[in-house]
Parts: sequence; structure tokens; C-alpha cells
Amino acid sequence: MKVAVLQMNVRLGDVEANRQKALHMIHTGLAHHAQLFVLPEMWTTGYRLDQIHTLAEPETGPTLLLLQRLAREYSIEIIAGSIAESRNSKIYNTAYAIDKTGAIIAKYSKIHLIGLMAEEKYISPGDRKCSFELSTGPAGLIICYDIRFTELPRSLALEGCTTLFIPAQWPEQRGEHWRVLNQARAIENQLFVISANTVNGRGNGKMYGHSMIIDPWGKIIAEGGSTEELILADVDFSTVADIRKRLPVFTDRRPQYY
Ligand SMILES: NC(=O)CCC(=O)C(=O)O
Repeated sequence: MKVAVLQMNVRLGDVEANRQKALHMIHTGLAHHAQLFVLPEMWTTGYRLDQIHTLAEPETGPTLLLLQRLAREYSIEIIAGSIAESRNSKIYNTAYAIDKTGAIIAKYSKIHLIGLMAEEKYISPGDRKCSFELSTGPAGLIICYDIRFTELPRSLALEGCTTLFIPAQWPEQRGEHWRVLNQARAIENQLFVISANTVNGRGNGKMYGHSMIIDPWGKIIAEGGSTEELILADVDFSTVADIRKRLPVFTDRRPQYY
């Protein structure tokens, strides 16, 4: 299965320009026969939080409609990163999974908001985890800062997820954490980690890039650099069972003692 990760240089607050860019990158991926596309966190707006009330969209807004149309037209699956979602007079940082028919099959609002980026001042937290079935198998979805809260990905793995998607806007300042945490989540949970980061911003606000596709052994199959790019990789999602059999971490757990 060819996977395409959109490591975007998100233009702060320019929703239309970001939509056009995503469209262009998806078309490039299609030309390379990609079948599964993964977008980053808050990719329509960036962290333009002071204007987020006017920039946010409902689930029925133009961004989701565009991605649903593309999924249906080209029979592809899309992890629609996250967008600022307006719902019941609140704003959520919400990611979606879209199947090949264009249906939204899952939706996840970020549970852990990051105070360091003032997120909780503008965004309301989600209150439930998210798993769903893709053509590649059972999958879970978390967003950026969530990666630090080991129990969330662990509980998704215990539910049976074999792939973990992580849309992100992770800053360069904490780049080392990003790489280690991505690999750690893949190794400890013996699942594929597919993360999509951005590269926008300058100075302390610069995003790190280095989106990653990691196998359940922790091997990095593909990694982005620090500029905008479409990361393409052929991924054999069938290796999970083999690795879990070889090193049976899940059956060796003794949770009664911790
Ligand atoms: N967008 C985010 O959630 C950033 C997370 C981050 O910078 C960190 O955990 O460090």
C-alpha cells in the first residue's frame, strides 16, 4: 500500500491557500499511485488562535467536503489531519478519517491541549479516544501533544489497533522529543506509527517537519526533512502479527502488578 504524508508549509490563517496546497499535494500523490493520505494538525489555519473563531469550520464545511469528494472520486483513504472545528458554539481541534466512498468513518477531537502554545484558551478538549477500521486494519488516531501521554496510544493498541496516526504541528525546539516519542510509541505498542508534521513558521515558532512512517519494530521506513514535501512510502501493513509473535510483549504483560 502506498502511503502519502503531506508535510505542509501551512500559511498561518490562510485557509483557502492551504486547501489549494493540500489539493495539489494530493494530486501529486495520486500521480504516484498513493492510496492512503495523511494530513497534519490544524493544516487549514495553523496556530492562528486569535482568529480561530472566524477561521473554524463545521464538519459540513468546504474542507471536509473537498476531501470527501477526492476520496470518493479516486477511491482513496484520507486521514484528514485536524482542522479547527466549530461545534455547538465551541472550537475543537478535530481530525477525521475518510474511507474510499467519501464517508467520514471516525472523528477525534484532541484530548490533551498544550498550555505551552495557549491552546486551551481558545480550544475545547475532546473527551473520547478514537479507533476505526481502515483497509489496512484497525487504526487509532491521536493529535500531536497526545503522543506524550503514553496511556492513550497504549489503550488503542490494547483495543487491537495496528496503526497509529498522528497529525501534528510540532516545533523545532523540541525536535529530539518528537523523533524519540514517535519511535517509542511504535516499539512499545508494536504498531505502525504514521505522523504528519508541518514546517511552517520562523524562530521559536518554527515547526520541525520530520514526519515519520515507522514500522512495529521501530524501524523508520520514511522520514521527512525540514522543508515542505510529500513523503511517499510503500508500506506492508501485514507485518504486525509476525512481530507480535516474535516478541510477545502483549501476552507477557503483567498488569496485575502495576
Ligand atoms: N501542537 C502540539 O500539540 C505541540 C506539542 C508540543 O509541542 C510538545 O508536546 O512538545
